[in-house]
Amino acid sequence: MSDQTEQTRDEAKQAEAVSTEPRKRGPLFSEADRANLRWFWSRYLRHRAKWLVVILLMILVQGLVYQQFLSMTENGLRVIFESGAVRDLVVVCVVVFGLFVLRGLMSFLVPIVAIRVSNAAVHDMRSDMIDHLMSLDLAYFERTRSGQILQRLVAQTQAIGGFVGIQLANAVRDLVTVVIVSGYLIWKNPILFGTAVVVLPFIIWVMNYVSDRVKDTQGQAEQARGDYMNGIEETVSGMRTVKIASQEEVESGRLKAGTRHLRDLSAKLQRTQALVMPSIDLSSAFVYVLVIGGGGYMVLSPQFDVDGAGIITFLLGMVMVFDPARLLAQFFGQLQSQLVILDRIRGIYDETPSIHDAPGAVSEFDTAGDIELKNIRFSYSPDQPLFRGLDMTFEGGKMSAIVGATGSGKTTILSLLSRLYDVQGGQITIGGKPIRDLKVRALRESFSVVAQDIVIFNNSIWENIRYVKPEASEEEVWRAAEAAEIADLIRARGGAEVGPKGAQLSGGQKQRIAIARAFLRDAPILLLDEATSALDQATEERIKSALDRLTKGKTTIVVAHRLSSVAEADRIFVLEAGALVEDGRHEELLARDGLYARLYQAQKKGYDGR
Ligand SMILES: Nc1ncnc2c1ncn2[C@@H]1O[C@H](COP(=O)(O)OP(=O)(O)OP(=O)(O)O)[C@@H](O)[C@H]1O
Repeated sequence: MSDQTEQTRDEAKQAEAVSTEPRKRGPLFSEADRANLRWFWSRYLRHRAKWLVVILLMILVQGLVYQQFLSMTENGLRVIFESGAVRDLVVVCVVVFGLFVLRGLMSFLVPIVAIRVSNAAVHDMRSDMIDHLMSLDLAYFERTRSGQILQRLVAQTQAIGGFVGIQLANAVRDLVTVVIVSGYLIWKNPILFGTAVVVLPFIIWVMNYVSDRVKDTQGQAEQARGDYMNGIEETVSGMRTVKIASQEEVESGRLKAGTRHLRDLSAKLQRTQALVMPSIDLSSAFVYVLVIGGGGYMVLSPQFDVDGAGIITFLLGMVMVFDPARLLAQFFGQLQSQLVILDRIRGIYDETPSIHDAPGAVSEFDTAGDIELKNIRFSYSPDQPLFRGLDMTFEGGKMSAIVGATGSGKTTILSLLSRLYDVQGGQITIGGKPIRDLKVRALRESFSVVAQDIVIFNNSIWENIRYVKPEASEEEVWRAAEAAEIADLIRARGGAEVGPKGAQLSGGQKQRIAIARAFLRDAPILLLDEATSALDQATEERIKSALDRLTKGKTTIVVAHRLSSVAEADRIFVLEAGALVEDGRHEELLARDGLYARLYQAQKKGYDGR
């Protein structure tokens, strides 16, 4: 394997490790948190700034209402204490009521606009993630559990959306209230306000403590939720095996252990976040006592120009500061959780595709030319090399076959041809053109593939066939279905869905759908990996004659265990543990009396029952 590729793979592995583990932890806002927030802002919020300004203005109005309320209350109290003019008192009451109606209106409008903005951000975030996922290499999906992907696309984006919508708007409102009311109180009585600030270090200490704990627990909870979702997915899709092996209890025990773990982590998170409120309450109690004591002293002492109305209003102001301050502190605890989630979401972008169009890649190439593998080196994992310098030529327009024991690398060769993986050394060319210099889409469009692991979607058989060529006419689909001997089943089932992963179909029916897809696609190169292994002999015979017509004149590569089915191939390649041990026509290989001949004799014995 080339150093460069090895490095790329290692980097990819690291990226995966990074994206499933908590990346970096730090109290309050670490550098990573700030980077994530900047990323989120620039990608999903900045272009919605005008709506954010609207929200901010409405929130400012809410804050100003409180400040005006305080000012009016102080005036009202003075009217009562001093002038005693009832008309002035009525005016104060009417204005105060009006102010709160205005605040109420803003409280109605802010969430509506905020939710609109956040829903749009969630939608954009999901769309981006879907696009990014689609661009990633197959290898990523083979090593990443689907639960983790689901978790990011569904739950985590939703959590972030909800948070930036309503909770963030509320937090800004609370912050604005705290700032405006505090400003007013500082202006009114800076000495008294200054004494209240003594509680700040205590609050900051609590926040730090909580931040650290919450991030830690939230990281574990996200991991546990991903594991749990993955467990459900595995159990549900593997229910046939679960039932046959009578493992229902084991599986339910495993899933229940998952939910217990989630419950415990959630309780731990709540416990930590719950520390915030009482510490703010304690601080506020301390401040209230200070204000009552200090303020009372100021009223009594002639050296201060402070009256009873001023102190009562100040105390009311402090209540109005602490109330949103409590909510802000609670928000802060939740924010720490969201920072962890944001980090996970962003982690998906650490993954980058390694298989993509090279600069200057072209779409045109001789699809009928020879397919050459020159000195191919490849391994799925660095410690287990599969191909250590493989040379092969599949002649254009002819039928070649690859045979060999299970695990010898037959399917991998087909995957390398269509660049599901890239070779780590050597070169593959089609018609003399290196496949790395071709547009990936153009390359893949030149193949019709009947793979070993057939993927059937929960749709009708008809739609499953049409999947490989959505623009195909009705007649074309029927023709392909007839050739693959699946048309009768389509007629019998109509448009009925075939169950998740085609669960309502037999293995042979699935295989016939895959063959019908190959007929419909009718690409110039055919890759048939155990294409007829699940069919009974009579059906296989019938399909075979149709397949012969399909493959005529096309470059065809067949992988098969049943050697009798490849006897007619123009050339047969025999693989053993990733190495080409012999090749030639059926008769030549038999005459050579090597591995092929031994395999053939063994199979013949088996069939003859001797
Ligand atoms: N996606 C993968 N990730 C890691 N290892 C893999 C992957 N696919 C295959 N392998 C390994 O690579 C080797 C070759 O597998 P491959 O599927 O090419 O064999 P094969 O000759 O087609 O086998 P079979 O006849 O059983 O289909 C095997 O040892 C297998 O375990």
